[in-house]
Parts: sequence; structure tokens; C-alpha cells
Amino acid sequence: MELFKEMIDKDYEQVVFAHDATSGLKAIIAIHDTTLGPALGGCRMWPYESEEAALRDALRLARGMTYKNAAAGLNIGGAKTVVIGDSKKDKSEALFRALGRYVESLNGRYIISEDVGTTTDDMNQIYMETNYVTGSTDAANSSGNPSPVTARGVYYAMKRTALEAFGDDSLAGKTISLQGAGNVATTLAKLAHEEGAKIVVTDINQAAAQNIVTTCDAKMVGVDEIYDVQADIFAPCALGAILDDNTIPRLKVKAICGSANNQLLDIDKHGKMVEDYGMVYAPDYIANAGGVINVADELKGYNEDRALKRVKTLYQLTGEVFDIAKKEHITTAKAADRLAEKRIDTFMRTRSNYLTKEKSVLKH
Ligand SMILES: NC(=O)c1ccc[n+]([C@@H]2O[C@H](COP(=O)([O-])OP(=O)(O)OC[C@H]3O[C@@H](n4cnc5c(N)ncnc54)[C@H](O)[C@@H]3O)[C@@H](O)[C@H]2O)c1
Repeated sequence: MELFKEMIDKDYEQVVFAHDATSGLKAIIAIHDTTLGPALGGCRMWPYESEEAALRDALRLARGMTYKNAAAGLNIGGAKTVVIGDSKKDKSEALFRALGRYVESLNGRYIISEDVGTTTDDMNQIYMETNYVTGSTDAANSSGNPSPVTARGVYYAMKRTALEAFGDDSLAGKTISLQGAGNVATTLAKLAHEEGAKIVVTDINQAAAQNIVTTCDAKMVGVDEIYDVQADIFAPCALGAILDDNTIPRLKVKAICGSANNQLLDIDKHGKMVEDYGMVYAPDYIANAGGVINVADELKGYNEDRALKRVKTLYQLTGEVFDIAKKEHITTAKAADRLAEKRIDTFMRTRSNYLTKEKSVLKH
């Protein structure tokens, strides 16, 4: 990869390669954009097949965080860390403390948090070396596991999506086909079930799916069968890139709203295709922004009520995206990007005048 070409093309600010011989740390911190404030994004630990694959993932995910954070109205930018390694074998206190020291060296330009392959324990080790970490349970202002809050956000986005698709935001009597029965899906299923929705669930982990069958009176189907279920709303809460040429024509729903990141294999082609098949699509990074809204609240001194109140506004935000799509004759996926880009552009201009001291989300 020609790194500077990539950075110039998508306007990345900074890429840090971090190595520690003793712990075996090999990490990449990609900071995409800090126009709105310090960049916040999770730390993914994954046994990448090559260094280039790790770098590509870091860049892609960092940019995604810029869009998610901006669209959610947060005063934070976008970044991501990837640690090259197997989260089951390669973790150590030394590795995360070495990473924490690199985060500290960025002096608040970047705030790290959990992602796939990392846990609150890992964040606690990072916290020994830097305060620029969220989601650690040792810090005074910890917000804990974000998944239940992410699920709550998906639930509000889903209600607004139902209003768009059915003219009524109630989930009572609606059938939801749920792909995945993990952390987010479990809380989402519970909220929807409490409102009177029927759940059809699948997971490669049958025990996880069975748990939702038991707690929410759901029906279980096979992993591939989920796309053929006659339902009202499809909720992808497992993997990315699952909306493609093969799956979209099989869906028998009127709306799609779930927590998985990057659900559309190709944002332009498949964003259009879902609409051509008559489905309303809630853009993933709008629907799943509850988690980052929650951790970002830690920067102000975590207040659960305030964070949850903000998460509830994902209902209105989802509606705003639908309105932009209609007004500008673009897909809802593109409309979410427009919303994020407009916010960054507006504040780049509005905040361009000189101040001797600037107020920052990190200083209060
Ligand atoms: N946890 C959060 O706060 C959060 C925030 C934003 C986005 N997300 C995204 O939401 C999704 C779910 O997150 P989570 O925290 O619940 O993860 P999780 O790991 O707890 O759950 C994912 C579930 O998907 C299942 N799964 C994997 N492959 C599958 C397949 N082919 N078919 C069906 N099920 C399959 C897994 O067995 C697991 O039970 C992920 O894509 C994640 O990136 C999560």
C-alpha cells in the first residue's frame, strides 16, 4: 500500500505504528479527523493475515468512527487502534501497558476504548499508563459495558424506522428477524419482546440463540434461513457486509435496522438495492451509536441519566436521516454520510477564529 496516497485520498491526519519488543506489541493507531475534538475509537485485537490487512482495517475503521461520532452530534473525532495478535493467546499486562504509553504520548489527541477482541480488563491495564481511555472499570467515571446501551439505541432507531415503513412506530405485533444473539441482540430482543414484538432468532452459537428463545418466547431458525423469514423488520446484529446481491432479494421484510457495523457490502450499490426492493434501511452507524454516546459521556464525568437521554435522541436522528434522503433523493446510507460531513464542515468553519485558550471536551 502507498500509505501517504491512502492518507491523502481520505484525508487521514496521523498514523502511529507502535512496537514493544518485551511484550510483542504490534499496534497501529489511525487518527482520521479531529476537527470536532479529540479522536475516540476502540481497540481491536485480531490475528491479521498481514500487516497491510491490519493497516487497511485501522484506516477503514478510523474513518467510520469520524462519521459515526459526527453524525451522533458528539464533539469528538474519529480514530481506531488495531493490535496484531490473537486475543486468546497474546494478551498480557505488559502489552496493554505498552500500548497505554503510546496512547499517552498522543497527549489527548486520541482516546482509546474497547472493541472486538478487547475487554474492560484490558482497558484497566491501559488506564495504568494513561487517562485517555474510556470503558475501564477502574477509572472513577467508568460507564461499563456499552452493549446494553447500544441495544437501547438500536431499539429507538428501530421504532423510528418502523414509523417510516409502517406509519406507526409501535413494535407490538411486529415480527423481527434477528441475526445474532450476542450482547447487543440479547438486550434488543428483550426490549422488543416487552413491547409485544415476536422474535425469530439465529446464531452460530445455538446456546446463545436458545437463551433468547427462552427469555423472549422467540423462534429459532438456521443460520442461513434467517434471510428467508417472513417478518416485518430484519435486525442484523452479528456480522458486517451481510446485505449483498444474494441476501437482499431473499429478505421478506419492510425495514432493516440492527447494530452490526458496515452491513452493506457496497454502500452505493446495496444501499440502493435495499430501497429498490421496497425496504427502509436505518444506516448502521446511526442505529448503533448508543455505545459511543455512552462512553463519550465519560469525558464529562459519566452521568447515566444524561447518557441515556442522549441515546434516546437516536429516534429523532434516524428520522432526520430519512428526511435528508427524501429531500436530496439519495439513499439513507448516503444521507447519514451527508449529515456527518455537513457537521464537520460547519464546525471547521465556525470554529476557525483565533482563541488564546479553547474550551475542550477534555477540560471541564
Ligand atoms: N457492543 C456494542 O456496544 C456495539 C456497538 C456498535 C456496534 N456493534 C456491532 O454490533 C454487532 C454485535 O455486537 P455484540 O457486542 O453483540 O457482539 P457479540 O460478539 O456479543 O455477538 C455477536 C453474535 O453474533 C454471532 N454470530 C457470528 N457469526 C454469525 C453468523 N454468521 N450468523 C449468526 N450469528 C453469528 C456470534 O456467535 C455472537 O453470538 C457487531 O457487529 C458489533 O461490531 C456493537
